[in-house]
Amino acid sequence: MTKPDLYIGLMSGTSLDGVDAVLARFDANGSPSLLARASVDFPSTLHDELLALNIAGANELERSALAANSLARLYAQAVEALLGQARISPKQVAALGAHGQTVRHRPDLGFTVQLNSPALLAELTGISVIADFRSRDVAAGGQGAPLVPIFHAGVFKAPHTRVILNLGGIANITILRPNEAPKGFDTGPANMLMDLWCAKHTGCAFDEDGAWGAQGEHDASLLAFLLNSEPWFAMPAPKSTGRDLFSQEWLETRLTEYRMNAGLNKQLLTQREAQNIQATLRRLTAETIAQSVRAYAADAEEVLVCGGGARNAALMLDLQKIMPSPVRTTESEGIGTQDVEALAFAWLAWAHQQGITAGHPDVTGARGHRILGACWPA
Ligand SMILES: Nc1ncnc2c1ncn2[C@@H]1O[C@H](COP(=O)(O)OP(=O)(O)OP(=O)(O)O)[C@@H](O)[C@H]1O
Ligand SMILES: CC(=O)N[C@H]1[C@@H]2OC[C@@H](O2)[C@@H](O)[C@@H]1O[C@H](C)C(=O)O
Repeated sequence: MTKPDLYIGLMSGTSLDGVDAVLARFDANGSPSLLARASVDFPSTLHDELLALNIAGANELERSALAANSLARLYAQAVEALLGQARISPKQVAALGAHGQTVRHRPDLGFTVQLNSPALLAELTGISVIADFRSRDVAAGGQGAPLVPIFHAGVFKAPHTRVILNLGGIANITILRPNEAPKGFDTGPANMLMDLWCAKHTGCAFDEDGAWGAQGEHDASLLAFLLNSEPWFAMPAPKSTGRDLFSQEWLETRLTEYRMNAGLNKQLLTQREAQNIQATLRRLTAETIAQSVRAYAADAEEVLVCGGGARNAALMLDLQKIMPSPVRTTESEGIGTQDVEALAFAWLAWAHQQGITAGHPDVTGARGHRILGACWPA
């Protein structure tokens, strides 16, 4: 029997919207061909529990273990959908890469936590599972994130300088130059703060197409306050972040302080005021990305966007307005905006099995190149 060359990637990111899954074949150079894709939404109970587990709380150990098992069951559903679409059996899949759910990310304290249950996932799917991709890089003194730049280099490298921009919960950029190792880092919130604000004021988990926020105007002085009050934005790369910093508390504390300084004591906001804040948060995302690109990739000839934020038309317009170079999506390169991260985790599983060091010091600041992930054989 020929050796299986198919890999699955499972990504559930910081937005907490669900699982993106892909099935791909990799050639000897690690170039992917996408064979099937699927997305499974988080049931609301799992979404709420995973969100709650981002903050210290009672009985965290048991709750984390149970949430990890629920996540593994959802991953297994996504795998079943992929195998059904492609009409293949688990035996034909060499391995799957499962990111897990980040609930803490503190490389400054020497740890990062992705809830996952790889042993249960191997039992449920009959496929070898590669997981825990970030901890080795953190152990080697790195940020443990972002990990996708090396994959981006394999699929998006061009004869000119390019930036790849992922708009998930957090935004991260990869800088690709023709004769250089890729660089990359997180720039700050992408959709995370906008999602929190939209949920609070509309009850919807996110602002579809950015239409609600697009009815408001951004407030330049609030934007300046948000930019100047957070030292993380000015920190040099390598850097990474998450809900540990850009939380509901981060947002509420700053909005309260700004309104108090401005003498605005009114508690209840009008719909228009709430939309103006949404427009300002959108602008904060665009501005922090543009500042990072100007500082680290002023020679970029284009920016290719992926992640759910690519579907926020108002955010894409802001980016096109203030970015120093043209902005388009990865669709133009033949990879769907929703598939890039899941494909990266299929590639990371492939790289683990080939013994390829996917952890790069140029990106994360680790002491050296490292093989990422650990294997739970089928
Ligand atoms: N139709 C849409 N209109 C506007 N925004 C959208 C739309 N679809 C998705 N999004 C945004 O994209 C987010 C999900 O993006 P994505 O799945 O790329 O994030 P993630 O992978 O969870 O995060 P990260 O990359 O930080 O780990 C949603 O929370 C929402 O804010
Ligand atoms: C700790 C963690 O889960 N980080 C994520 C998050 O989501 C986007 C950004 O922050 C990025 O640094 C990373 O994910 C991508 C997949 C990465 O590692 O490249």
